[in-house]
Amino acid sequence: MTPVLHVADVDLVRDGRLLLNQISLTVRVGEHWALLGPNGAGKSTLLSLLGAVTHPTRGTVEVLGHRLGRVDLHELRSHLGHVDPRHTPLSRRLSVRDVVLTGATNTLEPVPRRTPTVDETTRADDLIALLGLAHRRDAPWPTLSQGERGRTLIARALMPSPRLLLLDEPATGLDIAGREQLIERLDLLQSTFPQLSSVLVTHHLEELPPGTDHAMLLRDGSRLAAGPVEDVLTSDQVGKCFDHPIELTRLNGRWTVHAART
Ligand SMILES: Nc1ncnc2c1ncn2[C@@H]1O[C@H](COP(=O)(O)OP(=O)(O)OP(=O)(O)O)[C@@H](O)[C@H]1O
Repeated sequence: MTPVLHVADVDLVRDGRLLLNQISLTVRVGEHWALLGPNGAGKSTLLSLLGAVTHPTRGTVEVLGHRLGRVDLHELRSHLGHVDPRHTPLSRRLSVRDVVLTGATNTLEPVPRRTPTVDETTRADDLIALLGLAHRRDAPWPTLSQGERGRTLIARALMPSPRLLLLDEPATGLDIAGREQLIERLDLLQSTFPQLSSVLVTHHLEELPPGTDHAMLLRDGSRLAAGPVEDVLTSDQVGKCFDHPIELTRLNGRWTVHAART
């Protein structure tokens, strides 16, 4: 089966700086990847390649079987769910449901004079319920908590039934309850849509859903390790990635990190 993502020997240069250095990665159907690394490691830059936002300088990137450079990026992006909780340029007082429905048209605002179909409305309501927001369905965007906004944007990203969900630090700024609700819903998504693959960017292993099965460690634009979590998320490798001795433990599927005692 064609991989969902296939990245081979990719370099990315911006303003004369090598931001990604010989990156290779293959994500297969149903896999859930964590992309980890310290500030400035290149995680968001790599995610912008995986999300068909930018082209590589060298090497090849295939997204859903389409090679970047040979395909209309805008069209390709309409088949991806890319969630960046920091970018929500939603100007009007849209409700949760309105925002989720904009995922059907891949627009930031509802398309004027276009009424959503019954199927779209039903799917929006199903996704809103799946993300635990049924009680907030008609709440206006400005009144939502950060966690509710993040989950609304995930529901929005799922409207076109994407095969790939890209999540850029989805738990940033959430309190413990917000983070745990997010993780619970991501877990539910993974079991509800077994064909869905995902890549989640974070600095914090505590934020990884238990269904995370693969990980890539990035540092200074280079790949330190990539593969099944059992092989990659070890105290030694994660410590090297963040340049600090740590102890990593996993309990009930969740990871905890603390500084290694000397
Ligand atoms: N357009 C650009 N031109 C030049 N440098 C850039 C550009 N975009 C990003 N960078 C630099 O590339 C490096 C990697 O940035 P990136 O945002 O991908 O890192 P990150 O791992 O996501 O970091 P963080 O965890 O802080 O979000 C940083 O040093 C950043 O300043």
